[in-house]
Amino acid sequence: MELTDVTVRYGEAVAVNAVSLQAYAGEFIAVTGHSGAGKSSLLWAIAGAVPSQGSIRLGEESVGDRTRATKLGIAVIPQGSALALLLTAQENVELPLIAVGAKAQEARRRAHDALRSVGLEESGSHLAEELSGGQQQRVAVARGLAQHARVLLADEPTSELDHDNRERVLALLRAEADRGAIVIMATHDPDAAAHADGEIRLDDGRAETVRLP
Ligand SMILES: Nc1ncnc2c1ncn2[C@@H]1O[C@H](COP(=O)(O)OP(=O)(O)OP(=O)(O)O)[C@@H](O)[C@H]1O
Repeated sequence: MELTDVTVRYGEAVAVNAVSLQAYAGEFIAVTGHSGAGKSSLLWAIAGAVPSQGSIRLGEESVGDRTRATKLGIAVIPQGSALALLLTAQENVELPLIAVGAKAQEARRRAHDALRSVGLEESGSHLAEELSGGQQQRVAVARGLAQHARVLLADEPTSELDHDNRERVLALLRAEADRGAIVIMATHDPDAAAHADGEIRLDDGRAETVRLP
């Protein structure tokens, strides 16, 4: 994946300022920086979910909007989980798979496997609203993992988790990279960032490479 001079503006405000980076299959990259530095905006730009200037390419393809990014295999674990609260944990993981064409049985199996991987195999039938904040975050991680993405964008995926679950989620993100995905994780947490192969720090939208993968 190659980003060239990616810029995100909200009106007059520049949230991401001419960021360029290259990432290869198998790499796990942390995006760090202070609150408001532009981490989420950069991830959403890569996901095609906010308009950006510059170029975002995956292989030979230009990423474009969210529909196209989804087709290219770019998945997001959003900050704040963004679950449908009146659906079960299993449905929250399964329905996005069906939406992109997975057969019902296959979607059910992948959702079940992903929930098990985050330690929630017993919670699939619970409504999302019945789950704690940390459990909801793990469902959101499972939803991202179940998509078997080419590029997995994880926005503060460990912010609500206790130590053991944080380690579990970081190991799962590592495993995604080992499977051949590009994993990009926004985080405030230096310990979480240390699990990644490389680190890019944003400062008022500008990127600085702290550690190369
Ligand atoms: N939808 C929006 N409309 C207007 N401004 C926005 C919008 N989303 C983000 N911003 C602004 O863009 C800047 C970058 O925000 P962003 O959420 O990308 O930062 P962040 O590094 O992810 O922050 P945090 O760590 O607090 O989540 C901030 O100044 C924020 O106020």
